[in-house]
This record gives sequence, C-alpha cells and structure tokens, in this order.
Amino acid sequence: MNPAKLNTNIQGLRGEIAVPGDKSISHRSIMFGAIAKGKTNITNFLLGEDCLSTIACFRKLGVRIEQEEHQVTVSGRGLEGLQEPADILDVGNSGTTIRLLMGILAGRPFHSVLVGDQSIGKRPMTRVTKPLSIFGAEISGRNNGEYTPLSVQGGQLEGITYELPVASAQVKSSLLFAGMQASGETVIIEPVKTRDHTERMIRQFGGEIQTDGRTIRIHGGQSLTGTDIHVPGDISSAAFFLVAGAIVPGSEIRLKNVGLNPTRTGIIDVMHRMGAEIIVEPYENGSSEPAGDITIKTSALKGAVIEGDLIPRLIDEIPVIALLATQAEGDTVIKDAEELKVKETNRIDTVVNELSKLGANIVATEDGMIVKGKSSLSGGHVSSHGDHRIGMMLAIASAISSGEVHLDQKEAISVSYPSFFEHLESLIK
Ligand SMILES: O=C(O)C1=C[C@@H](OP(=O)(O)O)[C@@H](O)[C@H](O)C1
Ligand SMILES: C=C(OP(=O)(O)O)C(=O)O
Repeated sequence: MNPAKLNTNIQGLRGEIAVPGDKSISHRSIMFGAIAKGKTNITNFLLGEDCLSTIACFRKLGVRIEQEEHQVTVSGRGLEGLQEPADILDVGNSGTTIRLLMGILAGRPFHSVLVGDQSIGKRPMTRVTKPLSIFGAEISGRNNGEYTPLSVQGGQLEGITYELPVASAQVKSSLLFAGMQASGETVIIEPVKTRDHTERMIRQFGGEIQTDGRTIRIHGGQSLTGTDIHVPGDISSAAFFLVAGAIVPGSEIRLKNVGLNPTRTGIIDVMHRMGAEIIVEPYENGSSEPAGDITIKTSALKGAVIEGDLIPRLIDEIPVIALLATQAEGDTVIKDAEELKVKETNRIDTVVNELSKLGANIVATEDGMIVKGKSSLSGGHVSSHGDHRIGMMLAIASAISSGEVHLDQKEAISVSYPSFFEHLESLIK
C-alpha cells in the first residue's frame, strides 16, 4: 500500500483489529525460555524484525527454538546450557536485544561479540557495560565501551547495589539477568518506575524477586522452569490506531486484546486528559500481564502537559502523541523526555523536523517539544529515517493531510509492526 494515496477520500477509520504481540514481552519470553529448564510455549509472539533478531542470537548460543507463525517453542537447558557462539551475535535494530542479552552473557563463562545496524552503532551502551563491569564481567567496545561492536567475556559475578542514573527498563532488566547469576543479593534502585515485564516474568518462570517502590532485590543462583506464555497485543502498536481513531473524522476503532500493564498505559491517561473518547474494557484473565479491549472515537481534543513519572509509561508513544497534539486546541508541552534523543533516531529532532514539513506548529526543547494546535496538515515529502515509530506516525499523519504525503524508508515499520499497512487499509472507509 502506498501511503501517498492514504489521504484521498477517507470517510473515517472504522472496524476492529487485534494489534500484534507486545515487543517487550516477546523478547523476554525468548530470553527467559532460553535460560529456563524445560519447554516454554509462546503464543501470539511478535514476528517483528527486532524479536526475530533475539531468536537468531539465542539460536547462535545453542538454544533450540522452533517457530511456526506466531507460535514459538523454546527448549531451554538452563543458564549452563548456553554455549559460546561460534559467530558474532547480530541484534539488528534492537536496543532491547543487545542490552538485555549483555546481562545474560555477563554471567556466562565464555566470549561473545555483539553488533547491530547503523542505528544501534550510535546508541549508548555504557549504561549497561559500566554496571555489568562492576558485577565482574569483562566488556569492551568502541569509545571505552560506549558503542558496538562490543565484546563480552562473562564469568563469576558478585551482587551489587546500583542506583540507575536513567529511567530505563532495558538497563534494569539487564542488571536483573546479571543479578540472577551473581553471588549474594543485587539491589537496583530506579529513579522512576519503568515497565516491569522482566519482574513479572521472573515470577512466572518460578524465580524470586522483591519490589518495594523503586527498589528491586534479587538473589543469585536461581533456577527457572519453562512455562506457557501468551503475549498480549502491544499497546505501543495500538497507540498509532488510538491516535488515528481520535483525529481522523468519522472514526470508531475497536482494538482487541491490548496489553494493559499499568507501567505501559500512560498514553491512555494522556488521551483521557486531552478529552479523547476512549473506552477501556479490561479482561478478567488471571494472566500475569493484564489485557483488554479499547475503543476510540473521533474526539475534540485539548492540549496537555506531559512530564515526570508519566514519561517512562509512554516513552515510545511520544512521536504519535506529538501528532495527536497537532489536532488538539492549545499547547501541548512534553518535558523530561531527553531519553528520546537516544532511541532508533533522535526522536525529538525527527518528530519536529518531519511534522514541520507537513505544516505542524512544533518546536524542539532541551528535553522534549512544544506543539501548538490545532493546525491543518498539508502534504509533503517525509522520511522515517529508518525509525519504525516515526514511519507509522507519519503514515497516520497522511490520513489527515490535505495533500499527498510521500513517505521514504517505510520498510523500517516491520521492526515492530509488519502488518501495519494491512491493518490500516482494513479500517479505511
Ligand atoms: O525494556 C524494554 O523492552 C524497552 C524499554 C524502553 O527503552 P529504555 O529502557 O531504553 O527506556 C523502550 O523505549 C523500548 O522500546 C523497550
Ligand atoms: C526504542 C525502541 O526499541 P529498542 O530500544 O528495543 O530498539 C522502540 O521500539 O521504540
């Protein structure tokens, strides 16, 4: 489908879709399955390129992983079952893969080399290589361990107490994987609570972990047991259709089986505050990851201030929230979001530059952006710059633009949502 044609004659987006499985949970299901003993059966696994990179890395570490469509079986043989890889481990575009994998490799008595694509080569890794070195792993990389290629010589680790300098679930999770292999106790203190899928999954695989506010404790020498995991739909993917439903006139979209973990639902809170007609119906499913259906209708929106503890709960949704803000009356101010600068692209700059090309009134600030609404968007020539979330945000923008939108590098979207254009097309009336 050519998004340049999207904005012609759309009478609204209507219907029902089930967004694909959650990316964070899909990655973790492979990782925990690989280090647990016994079989882990995963359903609704996300076949995005990032999660396929995770599968490829664990296969190189000697783990048997069978995948048929969205069903994956991992035959784990415990942490000791992981083998020294004969080849480099390529994480592709995936920050989650490289950072979490390093936490696992830190405690394994062998050598590995990790690389990724051009974007990964610019993303900061000292945030994990530094604390993992304090645990006792030997890690080196370009620019004093900041960038790929990285090499890890793992071994005996000793538990640490570590206050995270940035709010990052990837760093927290990496250190939890190391802590599970270290002697004694590891204590991690987060500046702000971040997504807790790793903590939930440790318990689901029979491990022990204590959380008390922003402090997390884990002890070493744990052994996990394989289990069944049903991956809920990804709220970060649903976000594009939540925004589309709110801003495209004449729309009503029902999103089925969306993950509703409270550490991820910041976008729902913000949309409520901005006046969106959004209805959330949680399931009573007894699963360790809550889920439900969400319905969104075209809405009259007003600007909001988005800052502080809310930021980690919607960090990946900020590009599409910026688009939402262009259609809200008044100013939307996004603060405390410097982390956006070190994602697949500098998402403050790419969002501001690309949306400006379509006529949005938006400026970058040191730690976020200010969007002045409401503005009508025009056509233009834009690019994802190889960033999946920027690509999807711009495709949705084209649905409300008055002229043709040409989107370059739209193939990046398959990193997290390979069926995105199919789903969008199915809703167009
Ligand atoms: O742990 C995870 O699965 C993720 C954590 C976030 O990154 P940070 O931990 O770098 O904030 C998020 O942006 C990323 O898409 C996925
Ligand atoms: C930042 C993202 O992912 P990662 O850090 O895993 O590359 C994302 O999916 O928006």
